[in-house]
Amino acid sequence: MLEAKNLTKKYGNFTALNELNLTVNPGDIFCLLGANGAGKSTTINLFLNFIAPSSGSVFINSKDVNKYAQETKSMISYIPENLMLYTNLTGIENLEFFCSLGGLKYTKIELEKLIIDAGLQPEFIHQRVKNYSKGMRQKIGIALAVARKSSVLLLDEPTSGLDPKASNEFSELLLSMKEKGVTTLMATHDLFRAKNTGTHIGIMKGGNLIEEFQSDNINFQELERMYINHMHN
Ligand SMILES: Nc1ncnc2c1ncn2[C@@H]1O[C@H](COP(=O)(O)OP(=O)(O)OP(=O)(O)O)[C@@H](O)[C@H]1O
Repeated sequence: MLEAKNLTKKYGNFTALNELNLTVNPGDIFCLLGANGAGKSTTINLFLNFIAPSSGSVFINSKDVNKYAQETKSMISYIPENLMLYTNLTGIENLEFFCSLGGLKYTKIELEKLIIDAGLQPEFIHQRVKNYSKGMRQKIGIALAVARKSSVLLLDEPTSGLDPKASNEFSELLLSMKEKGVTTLMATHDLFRAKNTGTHIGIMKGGNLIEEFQSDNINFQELERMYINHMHN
């Protein structure tokens, strides 16, 4: 579970995030929408403890990330827009390396299964990551999240630049994580994915969460209209 309580981030006099109150429950996929500069990445970075709040608090599975930095970090997997992998290592070598950093030991067969379950075509498992498309790299990220048994997934525009098929495959992976009870918070510009994959949608503007609703309670046209109205007013 993710919780933000009166969470504010200021840079000098500028408020990047203003008094955010947000709860994302296990099995929820909460999609944050908003124009460039709305505060989406700031929110994700505060949950990741990459930056410190100016005021308010952030909880991961009821633990304050500032007080329990290591413990909360171990519960999270983070997939940014461009996942950093070692391009001269193969997909499976990357997975093995990042697992070992976290003290996790898997056999080659288990690692292969994790990657195949994440949807990578088997012939790429032993190819160097420099030959991977962006969508393939994101699949290694999901395989790592599953390997780490992360209960929380933080995603910052993970599907930007992916073709529709790769985006669709990524959405399927998020839905399978949801079935496992993973808590997901995703910043995205993709209204279509937010509506179809997200269980909840929030619209941010100028550092404020100005709308929050369940995606089942709105159709795509209404969402698009609401989003455009907010962006123009
Ligand atoms: N280190 C910083 N110093 C000063 N201002 C910052 C800093 N980091 C972010 N900001 C500002 O905070 C605001 C929110 O930025 P943020 O990256 O959260 O937006 P975003 O909604 O993720 O946008 P995008 O869709 O472009 O990724 C922006 O106006 C940005 O310029």
